Amino acid sequence: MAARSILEPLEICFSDLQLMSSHSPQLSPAELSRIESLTAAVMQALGPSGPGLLVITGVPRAPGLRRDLLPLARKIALLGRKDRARVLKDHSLGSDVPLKNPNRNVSSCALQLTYSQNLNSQLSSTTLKSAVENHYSGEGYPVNDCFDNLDVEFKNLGTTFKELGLCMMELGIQLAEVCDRAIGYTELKQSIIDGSAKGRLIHYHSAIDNIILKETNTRKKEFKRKTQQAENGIFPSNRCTMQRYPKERISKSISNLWQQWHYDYGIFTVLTSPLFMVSCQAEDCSHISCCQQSSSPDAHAYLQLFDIKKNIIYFVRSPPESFIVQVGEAADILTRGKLCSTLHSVSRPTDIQNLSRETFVVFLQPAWDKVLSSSEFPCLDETSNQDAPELMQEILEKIPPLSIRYKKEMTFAEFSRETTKQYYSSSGTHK
Ligand SMILES: O=C(O)CCC(=O)C(=O)O
Ligand SMILES: [Fe+2]
Repeated sequence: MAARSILEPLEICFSDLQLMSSHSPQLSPAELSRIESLTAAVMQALGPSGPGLLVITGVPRAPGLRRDLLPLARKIALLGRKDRARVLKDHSLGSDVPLKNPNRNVSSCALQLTYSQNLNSQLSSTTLKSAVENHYSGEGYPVNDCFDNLDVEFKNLGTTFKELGLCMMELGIQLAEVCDRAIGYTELKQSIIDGSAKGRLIHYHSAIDNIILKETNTRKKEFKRKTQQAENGIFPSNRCTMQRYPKERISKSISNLWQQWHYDYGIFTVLTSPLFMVSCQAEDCSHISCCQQSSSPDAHAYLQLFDIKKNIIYFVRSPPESFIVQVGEAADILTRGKLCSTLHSVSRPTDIQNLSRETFVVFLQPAWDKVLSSSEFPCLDETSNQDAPELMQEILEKIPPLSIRYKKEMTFAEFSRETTKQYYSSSGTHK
């Protein structure tokens, strides 16, 4: 059994990231030395002796975009099939999980992001403000979701998705510049710019979400009647009875992981700190609208890292409006082990039936035809199957180490195909 502990990752503020990634000859010697030690701390955090991630705080405009976008993840996930297809189509979003499966524990929508996209001119502060007002009323009660009004509800979905995605991409690019400079010979930044980025808005389902999902299509009429009541001013607290979902309706086979153990295989993964939501537990309420934001029940993000060498699982703690940047395996290869990816998963509090988790992730990947050449693997093979601790052995059976999946001179496309094949025994796309 691995020990468990909390990890408070290295935090750097956006203004320092900018200083580290730009040539600023005007810095005083004291400031220069502060920036140099911060750069050393970044390289330590992302390198073989660190956790393979860090946190960025103080990113301008980002908290508002995050607050607008993350609650939409749940709303999209719980729409009926037809409505969801329409919303996704209207905003040119796709999905990379089988949304037809009502027992799924993750829903996501995804979009390819291009660095040249620049939406700053398209989004005024007025449009952003109106998006906030659509989600919650002044008293803190959620406003009812009338899905006849999908256009209003999801009006800014596409633009907010892209704007936050591009902002997160920029964070990854600036961090890549810091690493390139510190290492001296790498081309992480250029590989990201020449590569592709995928934005993924993720809703991790609560157990009750899955009941709602099954009922959404069959109960549409009843649901409309209830949202009509809500429009007439009957708010959740006096609309719901205290009759809870009968225990037998809640799935007993819930996994204690919202996402399985894996390594990311791009260059960097940039994530928002997750948002937690608790829905009403009454069986007869208008469930979708009856939901409030909540802090994490255990004061951590439920993102967990496995430190194989120490046999410790760390729960990552990150301030609510910060971003996490994680190293992916392509960065291990491109930097010949100066940066190191860490095995991670998303754990799930199985005892809380009405808790969901929302997050937005941007995967920064090299171009598909980029040749990943490295013959040195300082990060790899520290643990062989035989001497690995028990949990690690179990994981390694499903997730072979990088040295097995990567062959010298592979292109990124070949590497990701091999990884997906070995993770899932198929050639479908990972995530
Ligand atoms: O949701 C999270 O915090 C982590 C997600 C993740 O690891 C992934 O999508 O690769
Ligand atoms: Fe991941």
